[in-house]
Amino acid sequence: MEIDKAIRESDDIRLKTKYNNAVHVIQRALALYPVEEVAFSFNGGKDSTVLLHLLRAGHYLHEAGKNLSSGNLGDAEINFPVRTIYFESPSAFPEINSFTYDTAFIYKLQMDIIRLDFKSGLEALFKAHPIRAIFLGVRIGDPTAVGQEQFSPSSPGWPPFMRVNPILDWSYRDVWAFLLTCKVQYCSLYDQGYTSIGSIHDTVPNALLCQSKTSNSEQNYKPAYLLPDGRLERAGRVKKGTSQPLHAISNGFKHDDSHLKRMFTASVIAVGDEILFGTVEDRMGSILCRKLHSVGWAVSHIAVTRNDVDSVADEVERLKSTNDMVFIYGGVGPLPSDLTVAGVAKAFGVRMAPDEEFEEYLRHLLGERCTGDRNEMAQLPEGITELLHHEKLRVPLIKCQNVIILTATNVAELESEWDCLIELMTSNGLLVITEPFVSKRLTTTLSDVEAAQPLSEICSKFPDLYVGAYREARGGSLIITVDGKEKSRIAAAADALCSKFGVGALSEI
Ligand SMILES: Cc1cc2nc3c(=O)[nH]c(=O)nc-3n(C[C@H](O)[C@H](O)[C@H](O)COP(=O)(O)O)c2cc1C
Ligand SMILES: Nc1ncnc2c1ncn2[C@@H]1O[C@H](COP(=O)(O)OP(=O)(O)OP(=O)(O)O)[C@@H](O)[C@H]1O
Ligand SMILES: [Mg+2]
Repeated sequence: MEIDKAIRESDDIRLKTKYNNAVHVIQRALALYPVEEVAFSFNGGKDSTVLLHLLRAGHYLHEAGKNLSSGNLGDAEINFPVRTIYFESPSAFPEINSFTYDTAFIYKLQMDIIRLDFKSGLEALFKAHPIRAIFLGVRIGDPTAVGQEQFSPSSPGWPPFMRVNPILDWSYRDVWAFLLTCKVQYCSLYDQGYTSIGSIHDTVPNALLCQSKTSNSEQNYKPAYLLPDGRLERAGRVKKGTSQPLHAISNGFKHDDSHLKRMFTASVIAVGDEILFGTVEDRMGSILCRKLHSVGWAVSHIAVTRNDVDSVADEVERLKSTNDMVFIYGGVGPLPSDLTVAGVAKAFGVRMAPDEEFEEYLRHLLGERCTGDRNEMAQLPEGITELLHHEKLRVPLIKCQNVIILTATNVAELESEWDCLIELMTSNGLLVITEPFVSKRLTTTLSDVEAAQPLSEICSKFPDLYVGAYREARGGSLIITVDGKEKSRIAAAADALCSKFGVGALSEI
């Protein structure tokens, strides 16, 4: 069997592992369901092309296992009896259509062409045939993969059947390693810069593969297998005619001037039992607040939570929906108490999935101590994670939608991480720097009771400013703070305070 042979002869250990696992899932499915009760959902896409060849290999090996004693394999190698279904749509690319038909012919697939929507098509299929399980080329990172396992019953509202996903844990790179190692044909669009193919209305070549304009001013794209970062495989899934930049897709901010005037808010979460026990004093929170104010962001909340998935998830879930951004630190790493990333995943309702690129960084950093697939540190929240790289960072920063996971464990690390973060996020529009906050501090020897009335009048007269007061010692002087973005307003508030407190009662620090 040529696929099995190609993988066995390859020295790509990772690919061999992925192949063995996928074939194992296929063989389990074929042991559970008679072959007449399974179907293969094929649409000419790269993932389903991988699956086709895995199924051919899995079926062959399954038959070989059954016939081990007799040595009689018959025509198992050439005959692929699994019913194949193709939902043909008028908005499919002609190249996808012809590749699907050509492949069905070459491999003698028994293909049912269904010209209905998925649900009605499946209902019609189940009326005509006793199908109970369907093989799909769904992979982690696909929007529809969230919450799925290798064997997942169809969703509520769908006709009942088992979805079998043998390549669920395959990365973009694994898919291409397989197709190239086995030297099988794939749809020609993947050689023209397409990296994930939907309909003609929502799919364009991936801009990250665009190399230059050719003489006739047509754009020229590199083949899909050269995309360096598999997480951007769906960057070509946008409406034609819109040239939305990548960062605008991955982030909700619009880029017009009105945003420079709007107030952005952030919250900060520190994770650490040691802070709650009082063993360690958290200094990073206050530094982050100052840094955020220096880029014009208001901080609405600082929280400290336990090293516990649910505590982190509760806090993140609450704060991510009421803030533009949430910064979380502590509890990131390989220790049993390092559960912050899992808590963030839970807050978004997604599971943790292996991230090949992050694993690569960890391997670089930890060498042999990084244990590949089983390294839990290489697992990141599925489908919502972006890695932010900077040459000065040993490991990229982890961004899950509007939650930034900082890996700093001390003030010095935080300083350098922050500088990289600001550089990265501002350059790609993920963070908007607005007018920084400025602060004035005044001191008085008046008592709290004497200061209360004039302070309350100032608060109502300057609602755009933050006016506060505190004492460092019970017998010491009262310190009044005025924070805001407009220097002239702060000066006006300070003048108004001076005149209310009386001459000499207030002095500036
Ligand atoms: C055979 C088959 C079974 C499917 N079963 C389900 C299902 O149980 N639940 C669901 O939400 N979507 C199901 N879908 C829909 C897919 O999740 C997804 O929407 C579809 O493949 C389009 O993906 P795309 O937008 O990436 O092109 C199924 C699709 C196919 C072809
Ligand atoms: N029109 C369709 N007919 C049959 N199966 C389909 C169809 N659309 C999707 N599927 C099934 O859903 C799986 C996931 O689709 P998806 O678009 O993510 O992958 P793909 O088309 O194989 O590759 P690509 O990501 O490059 O588009 C496919 O592998 C296939 O099993
Ligand atoms: Mg597709």
